[in-house]
Amino acid sequence: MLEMIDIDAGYGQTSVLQGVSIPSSPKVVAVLGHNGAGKTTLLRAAIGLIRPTRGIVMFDGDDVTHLAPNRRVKRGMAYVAQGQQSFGQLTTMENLQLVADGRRNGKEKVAEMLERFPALRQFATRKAGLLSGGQRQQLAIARALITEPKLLILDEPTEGIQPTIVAEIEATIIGLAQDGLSVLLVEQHIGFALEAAEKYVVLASGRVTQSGEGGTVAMSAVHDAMVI
Ligand SMILES: Nc1ncnc2c1ncn2[C@@H]1O[C@H](COP(=O)(O)OP(=O)(O)OP(=O)(O)O)[C@@H](O)[C@H]1O
Repeated sequence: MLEMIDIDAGYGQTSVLQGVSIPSSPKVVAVLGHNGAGKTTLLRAAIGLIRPTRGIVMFDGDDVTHLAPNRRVKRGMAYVAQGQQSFGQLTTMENLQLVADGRRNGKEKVAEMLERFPALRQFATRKAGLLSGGQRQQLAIARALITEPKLLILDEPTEGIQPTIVAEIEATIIGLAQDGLSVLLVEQHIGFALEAAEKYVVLASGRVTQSGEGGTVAMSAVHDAMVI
């Protein structure tokens, strides 16, 4: 699946990531770290929105380091940015159809998403801007899934979502991984991230300070690694 090897990346003259490697996993890889550690920058390098100045991005056995984001999406990567992005003036259904239009099995995929996410079915005709944070996050994930990705890249999917809904989003992510989707997950809820992840990486100030197998590590050790 996705593997990132020795990545340096940043913005103009500002260097953010230094020598960051992310291991490959057919299941969930979690990236943990405090605000500003470089997690979003890493995801943007994974999908191709920023070009690393050093290192290699491998996907499905191919070097995709120099591929544009749309070419990576065609190969099976999907990216859900922070902030539950969708078109607020369009309804839930229209947001889904916009992605599905022109796809061979678009109609089936929309129906599948309404099946998988009951809240989206319930609010199919509601404007996306009027959905709750949790519902908007589900819509953003559903839109990504319509493209039938092999890898879903999620940036803080539970951020700003009320605690009762966080569990739903978490269950969705674990369910997707169980169905065979690979997930690269940036997450603030360390407990959940470690439970869901087969592998995890801790970033601090743009460097990897710890990595290992999820589920086997003490949360306190991860907390310690988040501070340099
Ligand atoms: N467009 C940009 N131009 C310049 N610097 C940026 C830009 N975006 C982010 N940075 C800087 O890069 C560093 C890492 O930011 P990044 O968003 O990757 O961190 P993060 O771990 O995702 O944090 P958060 O949890 O707050 O989103 C920060 O110092 C940030 O100020």
